[in-house]
Amino acid sequence: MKPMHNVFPFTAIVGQETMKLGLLLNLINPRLGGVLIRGEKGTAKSTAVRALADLMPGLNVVNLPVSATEDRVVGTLDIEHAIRQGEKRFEPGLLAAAHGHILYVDEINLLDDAIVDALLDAAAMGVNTVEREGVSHSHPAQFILIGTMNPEEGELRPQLLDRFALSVEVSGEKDVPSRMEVIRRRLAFESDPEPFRQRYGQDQMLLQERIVQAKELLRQIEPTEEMLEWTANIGIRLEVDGHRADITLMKTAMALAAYQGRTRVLPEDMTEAAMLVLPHRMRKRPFEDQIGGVEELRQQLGNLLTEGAHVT
Ligand SMILES: Nc1ncnc2c1ncn2[C@@H]1O[C@H](COP(=O)(O)OP(=O)(O)OP(=O)(O)O)[C@@H](O)[C@H]1O
Repeated sequence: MKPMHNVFPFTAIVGQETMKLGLLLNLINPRLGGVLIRGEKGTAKSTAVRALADLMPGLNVVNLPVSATEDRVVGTLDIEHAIRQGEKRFEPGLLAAAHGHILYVDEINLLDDAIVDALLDAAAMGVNTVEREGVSHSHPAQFILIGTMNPEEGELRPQLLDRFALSVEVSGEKDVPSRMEVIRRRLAFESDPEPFRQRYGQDQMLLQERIVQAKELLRQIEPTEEMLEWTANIGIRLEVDGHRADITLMKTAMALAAYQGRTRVLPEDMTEAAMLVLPHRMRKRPFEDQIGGVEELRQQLGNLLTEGAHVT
């Protein structure tokens, strides 16, 4: 089990607002479909993941190392035992351990494709099925999938990118005061974790309450015809492939509304959601463009929504 006193508080992380939002939305709706965090080394990615689990009692992080074999991930069926004894014997893997928790895959872009496929399937279905020579075993595997990667070390296949609900870009702080604050907080935490954690105790409690309340509000949100039309039009106008993006966009906007304490989804929720859902799915990905790509997307979405987003 995690040593609580060792965890850097979520609310003490300096900046990185988009990453934090992407993580929190998955806490509000654990069936959202996970988040892919892309960016350079040392930008609080793993710190944020551990801190996320620390926010909610009983939530743990299960690490999936790049070196893990497929058997270790999905579990193993003992076929010889099944033949000899006529009964199934299943050795659970990491997907079973992650049920009800967070599955954290650092450097997901370096993971074997077959394993990535298996874990994205399980994440989507909420069930892990292992088949060997006509014998199969299934068990629940509902987890929040969080993948991190440094794009300089290789990309994920587009088919796999599309299976992550959200994607966020992280980079180091560029201004001196923020960088100073990162150092200050880290040193204070390392020199004496407990008082540091206490200093953020109130903020942590407020955030935890906000998440609990958002979960409750989310249950009350129904997608209206207008919201469905916005979403469908965004999908068409921005030329995303298939329907997965539309569905995720709707779910994300609903989680965002709940996080803002509302049961009504507003156009700004759609824009905000689109910034997390679409960049990694568009045929021409904004983050591959020069400066302005993501901002252009934001502007395009703003125009779409104010126009009423009608496609002629
Ligand atoms: N925005 C931030 N706020 C607070 N601490 C930060 C921030 N960014 C980095 N740090 C600190 O920098 C160190 C590195 O962060 P971390 O280990 O989370 O990086 P990472 O993004 O997971 O990198 P890697 O890909 O190398 O594992 C940690 O000590 C962390 O506390």
